[in-house]
Amino acid sequence: MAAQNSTTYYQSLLAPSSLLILATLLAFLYVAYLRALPKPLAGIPYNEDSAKRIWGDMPIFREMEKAGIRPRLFWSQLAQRLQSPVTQFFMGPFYKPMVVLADWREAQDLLLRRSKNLERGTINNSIWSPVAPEHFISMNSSDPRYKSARDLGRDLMTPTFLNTVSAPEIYDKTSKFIELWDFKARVAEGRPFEAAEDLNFLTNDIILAAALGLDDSLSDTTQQLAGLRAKAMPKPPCSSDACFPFPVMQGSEALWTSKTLTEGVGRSATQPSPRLYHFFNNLTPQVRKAYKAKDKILRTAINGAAQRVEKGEINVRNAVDLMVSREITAARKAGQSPELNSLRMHDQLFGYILGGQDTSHSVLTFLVKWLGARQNEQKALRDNLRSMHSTACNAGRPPTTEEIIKTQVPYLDAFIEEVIRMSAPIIVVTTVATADMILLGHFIPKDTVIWSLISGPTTTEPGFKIPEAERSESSQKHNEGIADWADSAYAPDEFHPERWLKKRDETGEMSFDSKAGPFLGFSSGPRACWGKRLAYLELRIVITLLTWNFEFLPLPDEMNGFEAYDLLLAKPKSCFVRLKSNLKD
Ligand code: HEM
Repeated sequence: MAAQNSTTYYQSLLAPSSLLILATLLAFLYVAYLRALPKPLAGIPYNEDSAKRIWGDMPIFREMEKAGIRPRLFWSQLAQRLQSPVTQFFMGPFYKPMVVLADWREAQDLLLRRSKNLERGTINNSIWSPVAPEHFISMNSSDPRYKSARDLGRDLMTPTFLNTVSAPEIYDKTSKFIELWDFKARVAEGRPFEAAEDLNFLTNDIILAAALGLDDSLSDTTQQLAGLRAKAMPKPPCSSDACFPFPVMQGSEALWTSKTLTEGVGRSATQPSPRLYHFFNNLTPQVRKAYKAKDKILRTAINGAAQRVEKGEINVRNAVDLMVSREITAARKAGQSPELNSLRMHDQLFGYILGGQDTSHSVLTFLVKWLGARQNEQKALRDNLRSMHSTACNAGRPPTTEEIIKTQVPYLDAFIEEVIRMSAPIIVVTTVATADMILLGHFIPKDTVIWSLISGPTTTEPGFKIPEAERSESSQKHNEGIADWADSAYAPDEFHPERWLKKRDETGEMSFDSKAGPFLGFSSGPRACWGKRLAYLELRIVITLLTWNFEFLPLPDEMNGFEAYDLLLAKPKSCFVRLKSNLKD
């Protein structure tokens, strides 16, 4: 009976109608497979093997990860392997090919002068929008909300606001940090110690103070120092090269909140679907707790500022003061009540904190490593600072905020530019072509995602020789200066702040030349870094005070590596300092 049943079953499978269904299914699957395979753009080099699989280049990213190589080096390696400034890669099934542009001059031209044919695009937006949907960072420029979202933060990056409001806060928080490292330098007695978390405390203090105002009792640096002073310090290790094991103190809720949410944005950036990643990540208890904490922190700051405005006590000391008083004034004029705790307001403030914290932390962690690794350049930096701030030097004190703002120290600017060039916190920016275009002689159809490299060929590695006629018209019109550091006196992969200096006149005096050669550290064009001025101001103040007060002594070889890892931004895998304090007892 059973045998008869199974025969009937197989017979029914072989029936003409079942065979037809099976054949249709197989044909459907085959067509779906063919459709899912990458469809390379004509004439643009790509990995041949990747074009034969539906997952395209994705397995290469995973292999790099497994081998301990930064996946974000994929794009410059692709350009080098295929020996072309324009290449394409495949993100997986049904994705259109994406184009990689690995030439500084053309990338700058595209972002700056051809931006009317570009949009930020869904890759960027889907990384940011689940965390800050009403911040302009997660919007296309053509989004009807974009202009008003951007207007909300206008004035925060004006020289007046930066110099009179942000700078004193940065100076104050950095001075507290100097006290912390002075304490550590003395206790460690010339031994190295871990610096990354301390710098997290500093950059978080600075951005919170600039954004919301930060009482000393809430400063992570102050808390850390008070905690260390109250504790018995561990016995120093015998070897003077061993790391001094300072107890690790827990950071504040605000720091934890911004770290947790930044991590989510960073991790989403490496997922095939950032939105899907955020959807599940936002459901986890940790992340839900972080959103609640963020809401509480912002509400407290906004309501505090609103009360001061209502009482007529406002004396603008940070971003929230300015934004709240402007909203209240505008609402009064319109005869409406102000919407202070709107998502728009919260996102704008939180975007300021997220945008400003991790970026500065990334640069400072690399910077302290360069100071230790390059003793001659460190000495040149200190000598330049002392000679340009001669009044402060003669008075035996550090320069004041005002002196730092007003005094041009070309070597300091050159040092900062060189650290950002070499460390490239952000390696690549993505945009979408909103019209068909030609890129270095290649046809790029509308809607193609273009990845412009900030680091790699021409900027930190030798680039490709490109016939002038292949460049865009606007690029040809702006053919000034060095377009590939390989054509300069300084190799592209070496650290030389001097590359950014030029003789001002016959006296031989030097000036900083930001156009000396390839640099896209803050991107370019209408969607370049919004916080660039604040970033430079912060870096100038922090580096001046650190270099003035400490000598960064050389580290043992095993602590000196510059290998990096990426989350939202690039950070060094290890970050130690060995300090000699110049502060008097
Ligand atoms: C040295 C530190 C910094 C570096 C190297 C840096 C770099 C960049 C880069 C390369 C972009 C373009 C990203 C893209 O298109 O995908 C960008 C955008 C942005 N940055 Fe920065 N940044 C720094 C500091 C800051 C600070 C301090 C703030 C704010 C307080 C900030 C806020 C922003 C915002 C809001 C955007 C998005 C602009 C837009 O969508 O139009 N950044 N930054």
